Amino acid sequence: MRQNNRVPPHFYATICAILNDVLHQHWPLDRSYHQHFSRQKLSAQDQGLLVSITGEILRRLNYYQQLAGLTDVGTRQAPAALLQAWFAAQSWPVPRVNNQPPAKAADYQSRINSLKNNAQVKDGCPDWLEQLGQNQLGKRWPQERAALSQAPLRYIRVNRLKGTPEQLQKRLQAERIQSELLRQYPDALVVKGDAHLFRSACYREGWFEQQDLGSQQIARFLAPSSGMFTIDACAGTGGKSLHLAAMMANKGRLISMDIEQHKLEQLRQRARKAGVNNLETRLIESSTQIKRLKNSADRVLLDVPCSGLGVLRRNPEAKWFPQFNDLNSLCQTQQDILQRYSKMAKVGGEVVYATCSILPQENEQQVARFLEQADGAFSLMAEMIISPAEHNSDGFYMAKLKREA
Ligand SMILES: C[S@@+](CC[C@H](N)C(=O)[O-])C[C@H]1O[C@@H](n2cnc3c(N)ncnc32)[C@H](O)[C@@H]1O
Repeated sequence: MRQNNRVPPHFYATICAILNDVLHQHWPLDRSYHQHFSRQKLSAQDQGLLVSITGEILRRLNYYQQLAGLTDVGTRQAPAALLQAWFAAQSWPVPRVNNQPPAKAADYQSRINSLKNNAQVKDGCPDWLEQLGQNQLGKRWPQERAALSQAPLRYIRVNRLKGTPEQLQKRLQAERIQSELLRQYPDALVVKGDAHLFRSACYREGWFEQQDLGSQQIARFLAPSSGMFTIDACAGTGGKSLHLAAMMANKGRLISMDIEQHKLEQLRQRARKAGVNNLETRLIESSTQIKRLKNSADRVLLDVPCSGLGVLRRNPEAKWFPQFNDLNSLCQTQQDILQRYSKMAKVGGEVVYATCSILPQENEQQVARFLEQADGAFSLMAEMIISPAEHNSDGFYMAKLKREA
């Protein structure tokens, strides 16, 4: 048996508190990290260790729940029991946590043995998702399910308004942050180790954003040139808008729209830090705003609200507390946005429909339905599926459509 020499006992309380935030308060995991990490002065390695243990437990919650012999993860004792099950799964001695004694070593072992061949549980997949994945992806599902249970890599996107990827890499190195350039992804770097990225001067000065590889493909797929009129119609806090502005080299006009004001406020702050000055935000309060922009844009991005099932590595809590109630009504919203907002493109203009989902129902089936109803007014130029299993990234879908009439 290996020794548990990596997890100091004074971390147990923080791990349990993070699990408690997510399982009992239903907080997003990121919010909990932010809350705990901004209160404590932790080294990058310690923070990395806390992220890796809590992320792992939440990505495979049903596995650790069964190892712990828990019928309910909603109880006060559950976080400690889940952490103990995690120790058992490492084949490490299982400590008392929060004064709670562990189960018998033989009990853990027999549960580990009985789950050995249960791929669904070992991949941390709840029944509803297993059914949905099988129905929608068929034979492709087991490999996607396994890929979605992996820890996410730390990808960042260089802000080309500030410098090149090579310059960013050098600046990061000067702050003792190691990274690698990814030749086939021109704006991306992968960060090595647990370095405190967000405390770096580069980050404060807007040299990069944390953004998954797959997500970085979306603005590139829309490919606006400088001087164009571009609309990011579901801009949220601006992940893609900032990338679009950099691709446009701050020249031309970029309108970032959303139905939520607080997101647009965050977007404005991020844009200021990134040195973006060709962007204006617009809150969508009624369909009039969309109608006023009819036939006007060279490029329109529709990064629509979706199930988020492509980004479960990053947001594992969504497996246990899905962000959507009814997939059919979500698809209806997506189709409505696609049909109404695509008219903001002028004839000859291009529209990208994108989701962070791996479900055909939200992706290629939506585009096929749209094209059928468009009756020749739009044509499909290209489609791209970014599969977690094939690309070792989050999962995304994008379709590029041309306005023909
Ligand atoms: C997938 S998120 C966008 C993420 C964002 N593009 C980014 O890169 O950070 C979808 C966004 O659509 C917005 N939304 C939902 N319904 C909408 C609607 N009818 N019109 C415009 N935006 C909408 C949501 O508020 C959310 O911010």
